[in-house]
Amino acid sequence: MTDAYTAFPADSTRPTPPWNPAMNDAHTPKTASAETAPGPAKLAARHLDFYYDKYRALKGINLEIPEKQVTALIGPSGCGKSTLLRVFNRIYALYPKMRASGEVLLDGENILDPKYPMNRLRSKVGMVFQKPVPFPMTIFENVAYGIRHHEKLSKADMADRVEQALRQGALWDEVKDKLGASALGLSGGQQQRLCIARAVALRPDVLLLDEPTSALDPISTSRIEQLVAELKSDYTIAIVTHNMQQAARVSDFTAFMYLGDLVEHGPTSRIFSAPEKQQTEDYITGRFG
Ligand SMILES: Nc1ncnc2c1ncn2[C@@H]1O[C@H](COP(=O)(O)OP(=O)(O)OP(=O)(O)O)[C@@H](O)[C@H]1O
Repeated sequence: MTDAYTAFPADSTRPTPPWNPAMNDAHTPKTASAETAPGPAKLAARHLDFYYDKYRALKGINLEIPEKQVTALIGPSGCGKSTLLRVFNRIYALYPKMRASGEVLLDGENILDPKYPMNRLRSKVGMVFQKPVPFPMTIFENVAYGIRHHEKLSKADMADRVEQALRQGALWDEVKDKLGASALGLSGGQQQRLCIARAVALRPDVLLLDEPTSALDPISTSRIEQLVAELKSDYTIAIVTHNMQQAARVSDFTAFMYLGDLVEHGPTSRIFSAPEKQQTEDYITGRFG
């Protein structure tokens, strides 16, 4: 089996990319293996176009997001990564003059169809944004709030669900003695883990993470990356990141986008060691973007 990161000999003229994990041996490089063979697609975009008024921000995207794997969306600023993520949970429907055409299939059902119930979509697809935005409420209420919208639970069951979600968000040990304190008093990294706990509390199938660590320090970033690796046994995850090292560390599949097009998509090990398209190679080797 070829190690994805040693596929090129040391004396190769290939430039040393900034994401090369050899520069950071704390992280084990992923290898192309059965582990990264695409499973069934949980989520799939088919001929997906998206418009901000007259501006076409996504151009005929076809992409399969395999179940219980991590897919990273990478590409230079403005290429449409966040737009694609937002289409995956139809957030745009809240805004006038934004429209999508084509299909986004979740378990084979088109979520862009206005008949697909928004409530169902919200409970199946959770989203975490770049900047953690806890509600100005207690830590407990931040997690319980969303659950109450979808389910009627007894006090004891709610307490269990909140604990479970905080454990999944890798935050329980730090907050179990102050569940009644304001969430706004948590550190940035803790707030982001709270937002992840809040998303998983609804037991979604899919988690969408939009640059979840870009506002965090390296220790909190590493904690979140570890958490992503843990969560993928239960959730299908799509993560937007500007950080090549992060994409290489956390994802099984990587999709490279450029100016609204999906240029290339495949196992992360291959995309980072032997991209098929010149544009992908130029981006991951830091020649642009
Ligand atoms: N609300 C909006 N109204 C109009 N155009 C928008 C809006 N949001 C994004 N765009 C445009 O759509 C394109 C894609 O933007 P998007 O935010 O998806 O890119 P991105 O790849 O996530 O960028 P970044 O990495 O900088 O976050 C850009 O040209 C952007 O200017």
